[in-house]
Amino acid sequence: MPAARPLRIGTRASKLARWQSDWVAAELTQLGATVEIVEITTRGDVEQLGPVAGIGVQGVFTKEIQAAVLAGEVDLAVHSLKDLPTEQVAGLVLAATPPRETVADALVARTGPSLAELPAGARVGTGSLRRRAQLLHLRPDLHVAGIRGNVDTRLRKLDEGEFDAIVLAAAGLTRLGLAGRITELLEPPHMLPAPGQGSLALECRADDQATHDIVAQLNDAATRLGIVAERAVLAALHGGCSAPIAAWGRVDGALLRVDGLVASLDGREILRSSLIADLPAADAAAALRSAEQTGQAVADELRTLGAEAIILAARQG
Ligand SMILES: NCc1[nH]cc(CCC(=O)O)c1CC(=O)O
Repeated sequence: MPAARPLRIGTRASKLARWQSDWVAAELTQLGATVEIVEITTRGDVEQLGPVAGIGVQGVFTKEIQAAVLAGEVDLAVHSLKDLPTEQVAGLVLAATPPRETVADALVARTGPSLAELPAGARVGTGSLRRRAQLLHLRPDLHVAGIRGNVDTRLRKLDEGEFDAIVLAAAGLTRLGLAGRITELLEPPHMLPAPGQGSLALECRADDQATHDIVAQLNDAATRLGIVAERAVLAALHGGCSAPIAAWGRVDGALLRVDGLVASLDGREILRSSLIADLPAADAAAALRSAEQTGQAVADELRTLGAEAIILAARQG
């Protein structure tokens, strides 16, 4: 009997992307699928010129992989959800968000174990406007400078002395077995995460029921509610990656808690909003609608506080 055609998984080739897609492949294999991994180069892998935020284009790590799914070259895209623009792409569906890794950011420092103990004027590397703004809010004396490249490259730049400290997603370091390099976890409420941080996004073609059915088994309902709320905050503020916007949604018993933040680039102005919603029991679709509405309500509150002016100013640099 001929073997069934394997389920082809499209992924970037970075170590972290491969860890994530290998994890998905192992999970799908456990569910009885035969899988094959296809590495795809994205614009974000090629253009290492400036900080990602400076590229000014959405989806630099995801577009080519989505195109390969739409073209039928692969069946499933594995992305870091944080890298996935909020605009729904016609013909694709988010089949699963597996259980989330930590949402925390991580300080990896050479010259002081914690943010509070970094020497005055220390040079801290991050390409993220969200991290920059929150770091400067806590430590206005720091020199925050852009850094690019994969996790290994960033750690090398730190070790070679280009920076006193860098800030990365704790999830990426943990997945790569590098959690030992973390000198301090930067957690909410002091450091709110990027929408989707620590979560994977598994996308397939909307008309590919077979792939959807097996991949959907990897979905974690609580993770999904959290990220739906976070992405609703981001979408409602039209923030993209050009402004410091953070959001954290999580299920707490029968409640959904959503925190949102908009900051000026220099970290001087920080707007915050937090809402708590009751999750309708035993109605998954209603719970997802509630998560989306709660995220939108957080964005509305941030707008009332003046978010639009701050986002506009950030966009103009
Ligand atoms: N391309 C940036 C990116 N996208 C996802 C992660 C980390 C993993 C995650 O947040 O899930 C990273 C690197 C970082 O922020 O340190």
